[in-house]
Amino acid sequence: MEAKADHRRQSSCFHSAVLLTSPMESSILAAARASVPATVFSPLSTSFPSRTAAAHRADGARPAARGAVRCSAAAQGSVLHRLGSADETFFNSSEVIQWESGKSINSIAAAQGIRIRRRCRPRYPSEGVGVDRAIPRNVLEQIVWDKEVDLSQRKAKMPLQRVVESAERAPPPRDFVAALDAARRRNGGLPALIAEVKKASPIKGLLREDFNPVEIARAYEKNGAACLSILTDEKHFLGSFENLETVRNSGVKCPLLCKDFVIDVWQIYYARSKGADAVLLIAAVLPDLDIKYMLRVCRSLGMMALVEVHDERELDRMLKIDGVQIIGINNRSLGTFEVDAANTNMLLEKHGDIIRKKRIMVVSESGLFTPHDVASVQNAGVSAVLVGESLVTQEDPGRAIAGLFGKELLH
Ligand SMILES: O=P(O)(O)OC[C@@H](O)[C@@H](O)c1c[nH]c2ccccc12
Repeated sequence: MEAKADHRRQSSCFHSAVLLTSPMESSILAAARASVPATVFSPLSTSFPSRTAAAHRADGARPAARGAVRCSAAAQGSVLHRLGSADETFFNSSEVIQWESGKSINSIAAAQGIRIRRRCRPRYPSEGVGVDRAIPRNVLEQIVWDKEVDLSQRKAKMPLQRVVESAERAPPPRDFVAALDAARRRNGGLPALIAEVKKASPIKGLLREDFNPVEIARAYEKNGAACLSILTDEKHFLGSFENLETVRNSGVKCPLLCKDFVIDVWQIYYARSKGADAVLLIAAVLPDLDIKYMLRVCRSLGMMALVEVHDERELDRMLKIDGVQIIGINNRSLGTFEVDAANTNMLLEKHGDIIRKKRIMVVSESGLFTPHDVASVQNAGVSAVLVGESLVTQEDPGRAIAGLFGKELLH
């Protein structure tokens, strides 16, 4: 048993992240593995002193977790180590300890009120019974399950090490927040626009027949968008990383948000390598530990994270996490796809004070169609709006911006 476990630990650390069972585990291990110079990260160096209490505790615990902590301890001088000086605290946090104690990601997530599950694994029979294990409960869960499959295929083709190197070679990121601030100042305090390049959605289907991402992006920029959001999910939104890359190489200057369902740091490095300046992290999908770790990865790459919430519980969770700078309040539930444009106002009425105190920027996302919609979220205190459908479905998506705001935006 111990030998088998030891083998698994070594395999996961040195050869492949495929054996890892939880995305948290995989994120941490993978980043450690990707970031450690080969010389440091040789099998001979497994006897690093266990620096953290978590490592000591893990000595008698789940072997994969012990491997993870040792890998991370071994990552001194690596990207992982450069993620921040607080990694002692990070690896000692209660979530890491909980994770090390062998719980599945689904039970950890459920304890945080997250209803979206990862694919249930045979190793964790407690995750569900019968069809409930095999069938996604809603659209978002289906998307996440499909994403797991898609990601494992992408990773098999391009291991994390290569993606990290490619991200490091990418031109420097653009300042997402500065672009939003500047646009707001230019336009007398109107919320800045993050305009979405969106071809389709799971419920509405195709939004635009003649879809040319570069043309749309240029039209958005010319008509005053501060930043652009590029959907990269292929299966459900007909987006692609090629779209992101071609927009980035088209001369468009706006910072770009990679709009996808991130479940693994691989995607963040990949997005950076294709020219993204920011990524979306969805609180309904990611446990707190993933959010914290991914925020560090973003910071290490000079990227911004737009952390998306839909309800009060998610907002509460995200307000407790240090380093969250922009919160997106989605007016659409990704579970039912129902839109309630008053959602932003409702959450800001309850939590506006703490958000202002923490100087967090708020973006109202989805379902905004008219100047009245924009004025309403502006009054609630948002700094920006994220809009796709109401622009992309119009014949001239650029001109549609003036219609949405009730006036032309300065570029
Ligand atoms: O097209 P709309 O209703 O203007 O919405 C844009 C954007 O908010 C929406 O596409 C979105 C919000 N969060 C997401 C997460 C994944 C995919 C898409 C989204």
